[in-house]
Amino acid sequence: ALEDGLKKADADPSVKAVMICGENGKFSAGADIRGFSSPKTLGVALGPIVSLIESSEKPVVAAIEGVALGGGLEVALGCHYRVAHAKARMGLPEVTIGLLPGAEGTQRLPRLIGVPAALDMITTGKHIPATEALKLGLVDEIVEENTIEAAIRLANKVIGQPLGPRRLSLKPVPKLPNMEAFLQEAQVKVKRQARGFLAPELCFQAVQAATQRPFAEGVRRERELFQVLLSSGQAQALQYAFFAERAVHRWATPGGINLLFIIFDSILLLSLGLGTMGQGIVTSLVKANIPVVALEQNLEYLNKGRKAVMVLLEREAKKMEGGAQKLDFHNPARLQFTVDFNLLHDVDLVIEAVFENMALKKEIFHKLSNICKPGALLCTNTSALDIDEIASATSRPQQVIGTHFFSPAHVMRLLEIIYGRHTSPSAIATAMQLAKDMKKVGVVVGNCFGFVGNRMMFPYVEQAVFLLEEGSRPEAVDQVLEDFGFKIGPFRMSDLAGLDVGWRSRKGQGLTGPSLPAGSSARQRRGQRYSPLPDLLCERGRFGQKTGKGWYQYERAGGRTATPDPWIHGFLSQYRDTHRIETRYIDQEEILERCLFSLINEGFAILAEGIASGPEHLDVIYLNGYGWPKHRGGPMFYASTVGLPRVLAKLQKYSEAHPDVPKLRPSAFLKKLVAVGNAPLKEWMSYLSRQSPKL
Ligand SMILES: CC/C=C\C/C=C/C(=O)SCCNC(=O)CCNC(=O)[C@H](O)C(C)(C)COP(=O)(O)OP(=O)(O)OC[C@H]1O[C@@H](n2cnc3c(N)ncnc32)[C@H](O)[C@@H]1OP(=O)(O)O
Repeated sequence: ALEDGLKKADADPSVKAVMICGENGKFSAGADIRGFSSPKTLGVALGPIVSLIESSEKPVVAAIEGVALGGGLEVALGCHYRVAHAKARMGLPEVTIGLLPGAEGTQRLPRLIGVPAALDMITTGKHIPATEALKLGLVDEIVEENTIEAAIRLANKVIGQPLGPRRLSLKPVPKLPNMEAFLQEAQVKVKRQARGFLAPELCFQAVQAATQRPFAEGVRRERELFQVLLSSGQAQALQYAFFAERAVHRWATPGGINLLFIIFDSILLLSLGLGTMGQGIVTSLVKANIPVVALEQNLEYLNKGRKAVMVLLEREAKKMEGGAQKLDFHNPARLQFTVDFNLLHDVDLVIEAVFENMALKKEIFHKLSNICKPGALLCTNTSALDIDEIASATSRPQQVIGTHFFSPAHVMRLLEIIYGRHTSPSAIATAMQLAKDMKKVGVVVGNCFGFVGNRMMFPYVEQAVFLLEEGSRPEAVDQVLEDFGFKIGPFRMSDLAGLDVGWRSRKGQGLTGPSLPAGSSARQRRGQRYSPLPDLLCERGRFGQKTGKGWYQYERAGGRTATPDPWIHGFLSQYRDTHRIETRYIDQEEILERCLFSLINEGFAILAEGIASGPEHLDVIYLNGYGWPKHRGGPMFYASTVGLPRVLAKLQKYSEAHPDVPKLRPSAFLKKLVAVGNAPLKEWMSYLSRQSPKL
């Protein structure tokens, strides 16, 4: 239609200029992402249409409202002038779906705004506000009111002016005094951050081509690189992730009825507990412009918490400088700190964020139930505790819900929303709306120990530790998983989070510590294999980064640079001698498969139990909360690319070798999916007799 319209306008002598706009206040979100996997639309090339716009003999002005993203922005780059609404956003986010701007954008953008800014936009995919676009020279004008009228005004003004200087393909790429050195440094940075993710590196190469070749040759290179990405498999994984994230917003009650989210403009929100999690939660709420009251049990803790929150908010405010939104946190109507429980009377929603202790949480919920107004929603920030048990301490279990934030809570996007046996649909809807307002990805899951994320993490970490018992080293295991694409492997992660966290939980479960029955075997618990290694480290005060020693050694307590520790190597070999374990060489394949396939196996068990309503939910949780590499699409998507028969065969093999490890025993659901012929991921749930029984 665009091509036809342009040809018509060019042929009509009464047309003096052309204005291109979008419908309903939005310029364009770019190509239909589903089209990249559809053979019907694959042949459609946008680049020649952008060239056609640029070569028009009549001035073409883009009127950008809402968003101009991907192919949408590339269309605007073909126009001779660009007028944007002040609230518009622009970007080339193709890299985030595993591609590069394939409609000549990698060649035009550097010619317009220079290589450093173009490279930044293209390799990160970030959206920039109109104000920044104006500063960069990406748009010619921004307006507060009618963008289309402003664009028509500009079009009328430029009729008859020469178009040559406005055609980006004819412009040289602005020179830098040190282009070679700049590009070399930029490439190293892109590679370091990409960790196996192809698109940023190929985006870089396309921009580099713009600096080295004439426009037409640069375009040819862009097309070649685009094709490589399109067939890489990584693009499919990222596009799956794009739609999976949107799919988890749609959830249903047992009757299958979708609910509208309750919209609240202004709620008073109370965060209880100002430890690390509480501080991050308060910061997120303030960023979301939600009035918040932060409560602590005494003045000492309150003042400590207030100081930490203020530091975080100052930092966030700095990041937001120059943007449209300002952080309003010095206003007591927006943020208050108190030790006065009476303020609980008026709050609409409470997020309790005290440490993980069932007795303490129950005591607090009993108090909340007595003090809070009848409609108030009571949320508990927990990573594993039973929501039903916490709700049982209240007289309103329908209004009790789990909100599992991830640390640091003002940074991490994931929010696991856990409903209990009595949680009402409107409580779920409100929690989902809260996640959206906080710009987080809310995923509704059922109530079980560890919920979804941590429950799948337990077997992964368990395997990592078993591998140490059998002969591996922390740095070897971490390396394999970091090469796979995780930001940090399980041992670096455990040192970062603090080994004492798991130790406390295991003591609570009676797996170690004083409540462990006398005479328990060192490496067996309740008839299953158990590794006491993490407990032994904790007993020696090795809690990870905070104590300067854990699975690695650090430059000092609180240091962040992990170095392999000869003490750990000696300790491990002594441990193997004590327990008569023969040290063996463990290859990368076994490390990867045992860690990942045990995690995936738990995912199938979770689906079969109805704890999550689809594999997309598990994948979104892992992509947004556990550092799973985005270009691998999440654990369940990854399993589908490996092939379920292979996952099953490997689990069977490892399970036979380790019969005392139940988490390696293939789940019945995985076996079923293989038996029915390796069903594609989107059909998995149809093979369960009871679909999403709990949602
Ligand atoms: C042949 C041409 C060759 C190459 C050149 C072109 C390449 C490209 O253009 S690639 C696409 C680049 N564009 C994007 O990556 C934009 C992706 N979309 C977004 O970032 C956001 O959706 C948004 C900022 C545009 C809007 O955000 P928000 O208001 O929060 O709404 P949702 O994200 O929930 O989206 C609403 C609805 O629209 C669907 N959708 C959005 N963008 C696309 C798209 N580009 N293709 C297909 N569908 C899209 C989204 O899935 C939601 O629908 P569902 O809820 O049904 O999933």
